[in-house]
Amino acid sequence: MRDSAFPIFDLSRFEAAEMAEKARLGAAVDAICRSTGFLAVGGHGVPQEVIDRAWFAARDFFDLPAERKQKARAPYPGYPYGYLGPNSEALAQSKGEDTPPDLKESFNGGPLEVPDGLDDPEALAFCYAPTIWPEAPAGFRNAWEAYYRAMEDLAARIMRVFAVALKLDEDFFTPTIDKPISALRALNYPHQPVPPMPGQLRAGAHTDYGSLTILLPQAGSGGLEIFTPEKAWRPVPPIPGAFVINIGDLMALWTNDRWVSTLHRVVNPEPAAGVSTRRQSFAFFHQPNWHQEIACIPSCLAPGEQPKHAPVRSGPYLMGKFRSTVKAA
Ligand SMILES: O=C(O)CCC(=O)C(=O)O
Ligand SMILES: [Fe+2]
Repeated sequence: MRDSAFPIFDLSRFEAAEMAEKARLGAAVDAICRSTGFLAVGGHGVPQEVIDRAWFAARDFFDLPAERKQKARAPYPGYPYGYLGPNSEALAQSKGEDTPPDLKESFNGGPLEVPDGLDDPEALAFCYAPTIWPEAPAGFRNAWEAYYRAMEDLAARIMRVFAVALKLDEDFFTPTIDKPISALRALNYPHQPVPPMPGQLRAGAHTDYGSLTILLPQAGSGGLEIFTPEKAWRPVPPIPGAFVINIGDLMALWTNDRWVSTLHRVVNPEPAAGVSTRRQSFAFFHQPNWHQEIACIPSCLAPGEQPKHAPVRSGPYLMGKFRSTVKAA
């Protein structure tokens, strides 16, 4: 872990370490998760070729004319997958803030397989709903699925770090994430030639809903900010060769708020004459099994402390949060 303004965690070093070294590295992650829950992960082993193929496929998709993108649109407001065009979501609504829609468009995809025997109608209609694939560019689905699989694998490895950070068995979370309902989102924040509406951002202030998010912000881009324990907005820089990861609401629930699901947002760019202010990113939202109950982990309770939150179920919690952000068509 480098001692800099933004912490970088070397996953390959953790994975190669002996128990004592793992515990030491885990303690550093625990400290970060108690303060902001945002860190960069290097040494992740995801091939650059997998990242580049997905990145440029997403870019080529967003470059299509609007009517071609709309062919892959979600069939009704509140449907989680496919193309969500401009004006379809306001993330701050998940925190009860009524704001104008976020200045973005996205393409979203869910789990690549439905687990055998899963017959919960809500799960089938929501997180296992089919992804609506775009007709172009060629190779989009293939590149998307390769990136999705790489993110699912990386998230499971980071959950092992989290278990060690919480002084639990390294496999503690494994049975809770063996049928994950994670979603991958490619985001495009278009060039903004006109000023936004009052209160309108690229992504309104929100926390993420799941266990952890793996972000890939466009190299060299700004805009992502977190609300620090000092109650100030602080930029999160893209870091070459690393992913930005952050914990979501379910880690806060699991740890009785010992870990924080930090408020973050994407702010508007400074107007720049003649220069495109477009920004692209990937967000992989790792989410435990649909039926998994998320209740305070007993060892996260100090003596005499009571759980602060009622248990929730992973899938219904996610569905409720997602639906609260939908802007009527
Ligand atoms: O685009 C980004 O950098 C972050 C987006 C984000 O926080 C989200 O979609 O949940
Ligand atoms: Fe987020």
